[in-house]
Amino acid sequence: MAGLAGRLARRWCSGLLRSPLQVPALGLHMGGPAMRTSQKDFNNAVNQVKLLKEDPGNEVKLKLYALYKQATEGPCNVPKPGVLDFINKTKWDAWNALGSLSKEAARQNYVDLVSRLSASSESPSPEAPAADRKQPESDTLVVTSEDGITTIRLNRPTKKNALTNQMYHDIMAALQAASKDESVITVLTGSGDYYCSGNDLTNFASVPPGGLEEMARRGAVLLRDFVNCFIDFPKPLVAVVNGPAVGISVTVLGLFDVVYATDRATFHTPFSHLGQSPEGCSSYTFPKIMGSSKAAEMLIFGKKLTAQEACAQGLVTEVFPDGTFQKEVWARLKAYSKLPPNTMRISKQIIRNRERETLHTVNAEECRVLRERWQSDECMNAIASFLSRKAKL
Ligand SMILES: CCCC/C=C/CC(=O)SCCNC(=O)CCNC(=O)[C@H](O)C(C)(C)COP(=O)(O)OP(=O)(O)OC[C@H]1O[C@@H](n2cnc3c(N)ncnc32)[C@H](O)[C@@H]1OP(=O)(O)O
Repeated sequence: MAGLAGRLARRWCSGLLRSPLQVPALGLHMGGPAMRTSQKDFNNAVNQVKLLKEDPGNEVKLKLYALYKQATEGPCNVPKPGVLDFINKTKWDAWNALGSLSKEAARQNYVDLVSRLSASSESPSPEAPAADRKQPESDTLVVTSEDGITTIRLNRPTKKNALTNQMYHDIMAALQAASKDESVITVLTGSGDYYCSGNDLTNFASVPPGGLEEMARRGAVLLRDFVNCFIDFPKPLVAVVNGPAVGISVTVLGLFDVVYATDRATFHTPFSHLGQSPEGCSSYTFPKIMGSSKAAEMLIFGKKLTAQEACAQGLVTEVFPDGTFQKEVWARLKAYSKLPPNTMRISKQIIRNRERETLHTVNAEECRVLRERWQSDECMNAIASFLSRKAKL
């Protein structure tokens, strides 16, 4: 029965990309995805599906179908097909699983999904020569590969490894390369006494010709793409937190598989102090990891956690004495890197895949909210205070 259902579903899915759901061609939206999806963006995405070079597989096609129905008709409003009507039941289940998701959110998710599919079908294949892959363009990020471990090291110690716009791009490129290289485990760490002091606040200092609104729009697109790389990273991802961590470097930890910290590390998300709101999917991962009230204390009130506290809350896997931190952690990672790579990838997939779409939705929503926050007086005043040296955390 399952085999028959699978075959029928496969046959149905193979026709889906050419189904009458699609609208006539419109111009292709290939720039950074807009944060508020217009009908035109949605129509473009529907059209873009037909141009995909690779078959995205049945699971994805079903997702596209469900999001399309939700975006155009709203929550599933038709009776459940009978158990023997395999094809329609599969479609119905996928649509119904979206519950009360709004039409706008479904449209946004559809556009996001298509944009990711388009990007991955255009990204260089693993066999592409290394020169074709984007390498870090400055020495603020150092990427090395040894003993089956690719290490991405933030290397701006005099600025506490604050993340410049270029560094976001370099980290994304490094993650993309690491996802395809020979290594088994990928590590993110920092140079010097800090792990990372979060977003470089001077990123906000140069306002582009389009003004604050354009700056916020660009920031939101960059942030969304950056966080998506962590959500989609296919291999075991480990944070080696060598010192204090602030802002975005803390929030994305919820997307890592393992987090090792020195006992000198602290974990600080001072969003309210900065007139900003949570990102890195922390509005979803933190309550899940530590419970809603502990998450609220961090994300709303900006409570700074010690490494031991972060470990007790489940954000950190294990804390090591600073004196032996590097030695112990790297010895551990080298041993783990000898484990069978495919098995580890598959285990990660089974742990993470169920939540991937949810995380993309959360990420898009957080970026939409932040885009507005970045244009608020509260945020502008906080950043002006830091830049004029009046404020420090
Ligand atoms: C597009 C994507 C956007 C994603 C958004 C993410 C949100 C966040 O990440 S919010 C968090 C933002 N980070 C901060 O607010 C931290 C600000 N920095 C500080 O409060 C302090 O510098 C510190 C507590 C991290 C360290 O204090 P300490 O006294 O030990 O050292 P300093 O003398 O202050 O720092 C040395 C040097 O580094 C500069 N610096 C440190 N952090 C940042 C930063 N985040 N942005 C820009 N510059 C930073 C600091 O100004 C000093 O520079 P000078 O030597 O030139 O004075």
